Amino acid sequence: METLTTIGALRARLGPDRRAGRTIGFVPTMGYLHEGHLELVRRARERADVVVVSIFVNPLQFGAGEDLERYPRDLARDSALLVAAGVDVLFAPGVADMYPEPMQTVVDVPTLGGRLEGEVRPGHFAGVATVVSKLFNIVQPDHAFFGEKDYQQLQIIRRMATDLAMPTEVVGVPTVREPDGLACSSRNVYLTAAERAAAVRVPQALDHADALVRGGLTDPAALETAVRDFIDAEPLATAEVVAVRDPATLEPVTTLGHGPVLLLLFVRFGATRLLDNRVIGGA
Ligand SMILES: Nc1ncnc2c1ncn2[C@@H]1O[C@H](COP(=O)(O)OP(=O)(O)OP(=O)(O)O)[C@@H](O)[C@H]1O
Ligand SMILES: CC(C)(CO)[C@@H](O)C(=O)[O-]
Ligand code: BAL
Repeated sequence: METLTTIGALRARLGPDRRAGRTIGFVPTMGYLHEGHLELVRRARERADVVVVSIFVNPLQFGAGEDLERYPRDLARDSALLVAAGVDVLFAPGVADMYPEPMQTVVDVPTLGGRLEGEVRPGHFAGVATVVSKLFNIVQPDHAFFGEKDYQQLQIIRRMATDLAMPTEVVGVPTVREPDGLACSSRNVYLTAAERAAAVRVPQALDHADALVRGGLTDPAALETAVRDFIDAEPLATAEVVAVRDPATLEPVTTLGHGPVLLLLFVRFGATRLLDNRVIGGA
């Protein structure tokens, strides 16, 4: 695996592959890798001749007072995992490599990006869309892989790629979970032992919702209330967002039982926000 830190070096490395007709698979990350990231890499390895992973903790997507400074980082460990996973190129730029000048250009998907996590983290998704479009321009991938755990992010990137006619296929990958069901996430490391034990409440809330819908519940508001109560019954958990939405548009739905709906959760344990979701009520 080659590790490159500048845009020029990466372009020089990938140019011959592209000219030779080799396909490029791309996995953008913020590092501190876990099994979820490695599953994205496996999907990329299956689909593409050359696999590129980026590790970049993008300041544009962090708001004031968020965890930009303390976001977990371990490039040596990440590199070893990526070598073992058969990655060809690691792109690990510094902030000055990615943003030599303050960015004047912003890519925003304001309707999809303004709701749900966008309400809790104003400007977050413009920061994500801007860095992902810049990374796409740098890597020029044929396929790019994103986790369904960050469901809203995946929908926003799909929409951005469609709206801007980007020649990259955006591929969603199902959420990888710990043995007790908690979604793998770099931020799980922030949890105390007690919070980590309590965090199983999040996937259990998805199961609970699934059971309620299978049992005939038809009112989305009643489902949101039931799930919120289920989460808040765990003393260490605070349900921040419990939303039943259309899986494609993220618009509220008026009834359950007529096709799939998305249940999206943000649950706080102390200062740590965990995300999870499930599409329920499908065939
Ligand atoms: N459990 C998971 N299963 C599948 N994909 C995942 C999982 N967790 C993260 N990803 C995906 O990995 C990519 C990089 O995500 P990122 O580096 O932010 O990791 P993260 O664990 O989501 O971090 P954070 O804890 O900050 O949310 C994103 O496409 C994200 O959706
Ligand atoms: C897509 C991404 C790498 C952009 O910084 C980030 O939002 C993430 O890790 O999900
Ligand atoms: N959604 C993953 C990246 C972030 O939380 O900033």
